[in-house]
Amino acid sequence: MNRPFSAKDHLPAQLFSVAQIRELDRQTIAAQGDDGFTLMHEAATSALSVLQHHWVDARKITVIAGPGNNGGDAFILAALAFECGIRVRVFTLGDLTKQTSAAQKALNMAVQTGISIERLSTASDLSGDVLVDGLLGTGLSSEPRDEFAQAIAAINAADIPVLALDVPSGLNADSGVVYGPVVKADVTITFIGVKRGLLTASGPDVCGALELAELSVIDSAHANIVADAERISWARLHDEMRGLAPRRGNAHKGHFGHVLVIGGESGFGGAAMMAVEAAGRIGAGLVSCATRPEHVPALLTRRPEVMALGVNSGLELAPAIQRATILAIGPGLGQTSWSELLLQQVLGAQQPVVLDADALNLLASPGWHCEFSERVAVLTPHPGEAARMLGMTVTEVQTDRFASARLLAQRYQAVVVLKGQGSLIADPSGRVALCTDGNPGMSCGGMGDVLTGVIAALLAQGLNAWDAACLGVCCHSAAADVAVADAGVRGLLATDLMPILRELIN
Ligand SMILES: NC(=O)C1=CN([C@@H]2O[C@H](COP(=O)(O)OP(=O)(O)OC[C@H]3O[C@@H](n4cnc5c(N)ncnc54)[C@H](OP(=O)(O)O)[C@@H]3O)[C@@H](O)[C@H]2O)[C@H](O)CC1
Ligand SMILES: [K+]
Repeated sequence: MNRPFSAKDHLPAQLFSVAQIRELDRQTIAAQGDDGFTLMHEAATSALSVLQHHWVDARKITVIAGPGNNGGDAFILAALAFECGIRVRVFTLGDLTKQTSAAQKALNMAVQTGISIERLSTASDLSGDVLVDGLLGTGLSSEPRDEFAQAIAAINAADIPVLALDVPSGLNADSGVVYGPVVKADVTITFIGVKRGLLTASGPDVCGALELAELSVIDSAHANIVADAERISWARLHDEMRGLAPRRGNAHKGHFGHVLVIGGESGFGGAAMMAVEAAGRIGAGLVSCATRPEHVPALLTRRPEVMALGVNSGLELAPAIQRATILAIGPGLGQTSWSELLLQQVLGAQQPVVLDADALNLLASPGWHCEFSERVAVLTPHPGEAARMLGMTVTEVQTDRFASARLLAQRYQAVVVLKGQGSLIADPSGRVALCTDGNPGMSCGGMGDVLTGVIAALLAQGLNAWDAACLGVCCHSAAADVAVADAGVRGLLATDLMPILRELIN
């Protein structure tokens, strides 16, 4: 099996907010005592080498330069490219009278080389081997204004490879949200640090291959800037061996915990089954399942290893809870009075608990609020469940996924996994990790149930809530990456992951 390699593993772990990057930039420029032109020149130099690395024989490039320092980067890149024999055309946009002094110097540098510099118009011929997007960077403040929106549409319509400088124009580099038109880049060279929005929400869809040029800025620690989030992936965690200890010969099943999965309201028995199977495949010593009696025969047929208990009321659940070391409630739980009785039993227990799906929807409903400061807990909402739990719309949750994940972890005093592209793990202290594994094939029924079982099994084997959530999310997503590597994204089924989970965790 090809070991999954997250396409982002060449990047450092630190992820910064835009404000942090701009502060680093400001402090560096102040230390350098110039207007930022030195840093801009360094950015452009590294951008040109990235261009020549990806498009070795580029002979003709078109550069789109905006009115800010992102445009400044583009002007210098144009001048440098021209000086090494590449044919260059530059199109500018926006009010150049607002340029910073560094950007003005950059424009003059391009003018002095004799490059043709024209205002971008609908008639502009955007041709060449590579198109450089220097329109908007971290200064984007809202939906691109009309002439910028038109320019972005023209860039995408030009149908030639695009190198985006710092950020694909139109993408909010802080949240990964796009408000409207956005450049779809083949390669993005980002400067100083990886902005957190490049790796979550829509960021990965529009960045293409992501490169980092750290430039000679002051060290973030020196500027007492602590990275806003950390990037994790299966490959990275695997290398750091933040995984499970190897198994000793005289082990027995009691060493590896006993997971009790609670769920499977009438008609949703499959969800509980998938969580059960995933927990077994990740190595829980024992797995039990409390579900509607009608699902027990099917469950035992599929997985005779599981201890299946048909329950009609919460009271029947009590003995099963007593025997378990880890509880996982939610897969197919439903929101009926049966569901509520079971949730009440679980909330009254002490074991570490994973709450997913309808357990979260119930928690979000009035009269249910509770918090887990005295208990090991992992909550695994998708944006819709997160929205209900926060009393927000999904759009609001997605507008700043980092804030939403932190808010949930704070409010519930638990480790929270906010699923989606670039899944986030947050803990009550505000710590956030971003997983760069995974693919769109995962948005299919059952994937969440599998993740619930994975995380529960890692808790059962002794990992703390943070490590179980991080390792579980990466293992689950990496398994999906392996599954689609051969057969493609469409038609991935949650149960396809089962054998791969076992291989990865070993
Ligand atoms: N900070 C760094 O790490 C480095 C930054 N460099 C490069 O500089 C940009 C950031 O430059 P900045 O000038 O702050 O901002 P931008 O160039 O991204 O854009 C600002 C201009 O764009 C206009 N703008 C903003 N939002 C919109 C919009 N929605 N529609 C249209 N136009 C917009 C804005 O005008 P306003 O009137 O809106 O203020 C500005 O004119 C960074 O991305 C790097 O590429 C350094 O060169 C290297 C280090
Ligand atoms: K850009």
